[in-house]
Amino acid sequence: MSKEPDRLFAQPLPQVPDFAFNEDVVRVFPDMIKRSVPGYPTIVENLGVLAAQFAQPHSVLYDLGSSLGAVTQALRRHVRTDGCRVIAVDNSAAMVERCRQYLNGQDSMFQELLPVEVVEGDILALQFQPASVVALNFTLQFIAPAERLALLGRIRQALLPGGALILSEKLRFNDVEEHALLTDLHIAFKRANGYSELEIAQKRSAIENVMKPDSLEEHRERLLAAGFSKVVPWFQCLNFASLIALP
Ligand SMILES: Nc1ncnc2c1ncn2[C@@H]1O[C@H](C[S@+](CC[C@H]([NH3+])C(=O)[O-])CC(=O)[O-])[C@@H](O)[C@H]1O
Ligand SMILES: O=C(O)C(=O)Cc1ccccc1
Repeated sequence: MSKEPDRLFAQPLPQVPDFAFNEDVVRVFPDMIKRSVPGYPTIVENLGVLAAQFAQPHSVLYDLGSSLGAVTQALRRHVRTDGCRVIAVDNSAAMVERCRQYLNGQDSMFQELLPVEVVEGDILALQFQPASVVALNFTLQFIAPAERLALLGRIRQALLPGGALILSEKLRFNDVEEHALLTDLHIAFKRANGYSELEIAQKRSAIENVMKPDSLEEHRERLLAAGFSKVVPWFQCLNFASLIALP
């Protein structure tokens, strides 16, 4: 993994461009996501543990919005179910290229890993194969709000009995005080991880037009509307959470 530190927003920018998953972000992404998302390493590793409980023989495990393949690697470390294969999908060419390199590295270090295919494409245009595990790890928040329900409906239709969707997201909160408190604590988390006030402010304006978090209640209602039968939060750290949705 690249160890390059994230300094993308360290210098004052005359105008902060909208955040994009380009080559600059790819170079610093492992550092950026670990220092920005409280609980990220715990979520990724345990996503593998959870997936092993839901994986069905001879089915597909999807990693949607795979970035550098951290979830795919966790799936391959934990899932031992017969005949499973992983399909990782991302629409950033820069992410996909580096993801393939990292997965080749994992292949050369371990034997008997699940086969994996990395697809460069839009998850909104994907023809889903029957799947037992679908991971949306901090990806739905980057999908246009109007497209979210239909995407979840297509995922629900592809899910096999016994399978699960695992959905991790940044949350917003309907209660104004709760929202303010957890936002402040998230900023304190970033500060404690070495980000300056300028970096925090510029990153915030870079993501505000492209990343639209929902509340836990909105997630739950939309998942039920998409046909899921049960929604179980399994992790929350500050304003970041992960849910299990059962078909
Ligand atoms: N329509 C789309 N189709 C495909 N990919 C998309 C789309 N929109 C955004 N992406 C991709 O979704 C990823 C979101 S990052 C996921 C982290 C990863 N899951 C991780 O566990 O490390 C989240 C974050 O950076 O906060 C990026 O790689 C985008 O290119
Ligand atoms: O940095 C933030 O404030 C976030 O909400 C998380 C994040 C992490 C990586 C890319 C974009 C957003």
